[in-house]
Amino acid sequence: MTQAIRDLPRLPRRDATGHKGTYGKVLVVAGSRGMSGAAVLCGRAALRGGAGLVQVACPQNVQDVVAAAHPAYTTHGIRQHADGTFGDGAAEEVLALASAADAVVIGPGLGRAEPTVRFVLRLLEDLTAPVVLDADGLFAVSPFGDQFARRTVPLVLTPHPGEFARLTGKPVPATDAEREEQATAFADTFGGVMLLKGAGTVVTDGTRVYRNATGNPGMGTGGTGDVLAGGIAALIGQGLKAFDAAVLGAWVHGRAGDLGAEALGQTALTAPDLLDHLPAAFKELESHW
Ligand SMILES: NC(=O)C1=CN([C@@H]2O[C@H](COP(=O)(O)OP(=O)(O)OC[C@H]3O[C@@H](n4cnc5c(N)ncnc54)[C@H](OP(=O)(O)O)[C@@H]3O)[C@@H](O)[C@H]2O)[C@@H](O)CC1
Ligand SMILES: Nc1ncnc2c1ncn2[C@@H]1O[C@H](COP(=O)(O)OP(=O)(O)O)[C@@H](O)[C@H]1O
Ligand SMILES: [Mg+2]
Repeated sequence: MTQAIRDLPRLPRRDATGHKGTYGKVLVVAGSRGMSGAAVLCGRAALRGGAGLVQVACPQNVQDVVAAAHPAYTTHGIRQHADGTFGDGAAEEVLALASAADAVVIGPGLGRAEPTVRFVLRLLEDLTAPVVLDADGLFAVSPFGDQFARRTVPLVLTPHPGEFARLTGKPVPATDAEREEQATAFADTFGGVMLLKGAGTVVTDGTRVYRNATGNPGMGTGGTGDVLAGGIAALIGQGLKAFDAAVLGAWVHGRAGDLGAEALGQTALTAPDLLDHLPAAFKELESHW
């Protein structure tokens, strides 16, 4: 364990005179009617990940629900379609919020209707902060595969194997070697960071490859990926480069899952339990400050 932590990117030490402005502002763009939980989990994870400020932008109709789920992030009810997804003109509202962000998560619980796809693509066109693209955000760019426009802003893609298969247009990689090879080739071509989730999560920027050893099958439960995305964005907000944030985020997320499973068993583990065990996982990293 100690050796493994020494090999990881360093969690930035919190400066004695630091304040919430020092530790990064994370904007989470997530949720829709029926999937407000995804926005909550992601926003709460960004807070647990150490972000100085977290803003959750969600469709208006879920704003109160999201706000009630945690007192420490702010919420922004964005204009919506009748079905409770981000609406026409929503991208402009979100871009205005994002102008002050240090990292942006796009995707958990957005839905996959055509207007939502356009909303995501519009955001990606104009955002200037680093982006963690997850879940339905990945769905929106899937038709472009690894030709998805290379932009100057750092981009971290966090697909599970099914989402990765949708991105590549190939079957789900069958072996560890295939996972690693396909993830690396994809990252190399699209010019960002690929974090391919699952047992033995792979993180690669096309050159460097990290295989994560923390985590367990108890984490195969809805919402654990939303927690990962928020955590990575928080680490970017604290100054880590995209690749390092993805590596450290994968490690600490899996470690929280392992600590959660030690306490609760694998069967009953749920995504909020990861949030509850992130503090202990981060304390292990802090012990190496
Ligand atoms: N509380 C909330 O609000 C929550 C909301 N959530 C939101 O739900 C939305 C849908 O997200 P999702 O990931 O459920 O998409 P989904 O279309 O089922 O997957 C795509 C395909 O991939 C496959 N597949 C999946 N995993 C695989 C694996 N390990 N290895 C191999 N294959 C795998 C799977 O195939 P299957 O095995 O099911 O046939 C399926 O065909 C999204 O917005 C998300 O944020 C969730 O975050 C939960 C909590
Ligand atoms: N068998 C496993 N071993 C380790 N980690 C796992 C395992 N199964 C799932 N996970 C982790 O759980 C998370 C699931 O993410 P995802 O499929 O996006 O869930 P959701 O969309 O429901 O939030 C990923 O971080 C993945 O690596
Ligand atoms: Mg997911």
